[in-house]
Amino acid sequence: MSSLLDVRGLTKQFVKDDTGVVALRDFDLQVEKGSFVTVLGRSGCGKSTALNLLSGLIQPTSGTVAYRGETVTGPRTEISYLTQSDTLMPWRDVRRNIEMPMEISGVGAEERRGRALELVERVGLTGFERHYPRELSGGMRRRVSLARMLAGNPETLLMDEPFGALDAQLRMDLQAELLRLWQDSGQTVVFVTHDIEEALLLGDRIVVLGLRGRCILDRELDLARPRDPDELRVDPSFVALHREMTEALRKGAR
Ligand SMILES: Nc1ncnc2c1ncn2[C@@H]1O[C@H](COP(=O)(O)OP(=O)(O)OP(=O)(O)O)[C@@H](O)[C@H]1O
Repeated sequence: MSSLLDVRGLTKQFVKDDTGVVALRDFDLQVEKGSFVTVLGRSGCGKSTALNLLSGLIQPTSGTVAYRGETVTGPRTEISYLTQSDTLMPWRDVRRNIEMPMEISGVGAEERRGRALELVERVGLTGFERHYPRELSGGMRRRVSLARMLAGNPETLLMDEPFGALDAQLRMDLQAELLRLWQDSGQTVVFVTHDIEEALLLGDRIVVLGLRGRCILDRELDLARPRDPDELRVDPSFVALHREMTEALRKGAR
């Protein structure tokens, strides 16, 4: 059976001041339906470029991205992408930003509102429903973007360091919330991070990238779920994996 997301030989070259910059070279990735894949890599290794290509937001210089066997030539409704940059609508308040994907898919006003308020609570923003993006901190805007993504109930979620700007406690809360929502949902997640612990805590599988998206390691994680971060940190298999990932990242930098 073919993979839900099938990426082959993806290369992206940007041109900067008449010079070619290769952000990604010959990147391959196959993602099975319902899986949670974490992509781990150091800053500048091409993670965002890879997600931009997977989402259809930009086109590759060469190589292909196929979703359900169809070549991706632009954004698709089944795939929701949480980018690193802020894409909230400045003229809509928190609730109405979160309602947006439901509006597009024709969900009735009352149901939309109820579901949006539930998500506001889940991301810890109760009391801020009527705030506009400019009235929120960066971390709060990030949480609104996450809630908006979840509101669309997409088949596939592409997430680019969604919790990077959050404080440690909030990050842990939202990681747990994301896992809770994902579990049994059948949704497929590709989650980019530079944080080893986060990658191990969340993923079924971890892909470690080196320079220009070179795959250093691709490994299934046999850590039981649900995963308690405090227990996991002292679990010998987690400690061994952490060491293996640290070494892989070090190797990838060369
Ligand atoms: N539009 C662009 N034009 C020119 N170069 C680019 C462009 N976008 C990305 N690059 C270059 O491609 C490389 C990979 O960038 P990318 O943003 O994909 O890395 P990243 O792994 O997501 O980094 P970070 O973790 O810091 O966000 C970098 O060297 C970057 O300078």
